[in-house]
Amino acid sequence: MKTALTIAGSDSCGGAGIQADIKTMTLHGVYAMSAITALTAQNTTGVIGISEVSPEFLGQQLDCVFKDIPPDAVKIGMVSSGGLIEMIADKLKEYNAKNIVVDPVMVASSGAKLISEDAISALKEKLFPLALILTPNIPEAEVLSGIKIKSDEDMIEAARIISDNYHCAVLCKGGHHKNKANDLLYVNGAYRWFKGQPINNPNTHGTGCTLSSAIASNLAKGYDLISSVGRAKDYVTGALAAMLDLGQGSGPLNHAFCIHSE
Ligand SMILES: Nc1ncnc2c1ncn2[C@@H]1O[C@H](COP(=O)(O)OP(=O)(O)O)[C@@H](O)[C@H]1O
Ligand SMILES: Cc1ncc(COP(=O)(O)OP(=O)(O)O)c(N)n1
Repeated sequence: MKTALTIAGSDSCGGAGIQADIKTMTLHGVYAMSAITALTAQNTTGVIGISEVSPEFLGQQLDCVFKDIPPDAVKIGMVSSGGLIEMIADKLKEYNAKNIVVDPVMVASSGAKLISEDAISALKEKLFPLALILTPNIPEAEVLSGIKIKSDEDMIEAARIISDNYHCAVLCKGGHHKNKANDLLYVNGAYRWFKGQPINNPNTHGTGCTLSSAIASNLAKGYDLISSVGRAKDYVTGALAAMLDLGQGSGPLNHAFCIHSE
């Protein structure tokens, strides 16, 4: 069985973070492992508390995983401080981790900030250079590229700037853009659109986490990068189109849409 590790924050309502990642990896037939960076107290209406683990404890979790069951792919999500990022970078290098997908999570869909300013510099300096692919949404791509994104051409230019700076592939996700369903992959100096039909579903909590962990799952299974992105996009589309409606705010996806429970 192929294996994948998520390094991310826990979401108490189960729609994003570690919980979304483990569901996604499991539904892909990949054995899921986790190293938790922080506990969040959140639901579909917002985040009310964040409790970070220490860098040392995160390091212990990573040692336990890598020494015992080395992952075929690694997904990194919410990491809110510079010390945690440095620990992750050191351990990924120490264990020569492969197929690293970094989702530079900055703000939750509910508006809560999930990263400190010092962590953004640490992400750029320490973690991005180790990544195979970064998966920013539009606001994150604006922060990382330094340009405003108002058009499809701006998405291409932002992805090019980020890819050139950190020498990795960049998937600029379009959920916050006009059509909502078109993502732009920039890799090796060329771009490619992954287009979808916009789904009229307000329940989008955890779409970004789900997409990045689906990419990691497909990489773990041996698919190349372009196939992994295409398959991950299809998975998120299916989970969103299943129209699960839970909670009072922007609810979670149905990660198990492909399993019929009755
Ligand atoms: N209404 C929608 N219809 C179809 N696909 C969507 C919709 N909203 C988001 N997506 C898809 O969900 C994925 C996550 O995108 P996005 O919402 O931008 O990320 P994040 O959750 O990090 O903000 C992308 O593949 C995007 O195209
Ligand atoms: C613990 C935790 N991690 C990440 C997020 C944000 O999830 P993401 O899928 O990137 O974004 P939205 O779909 O919620 O916009 C979170 N809320 N909690």
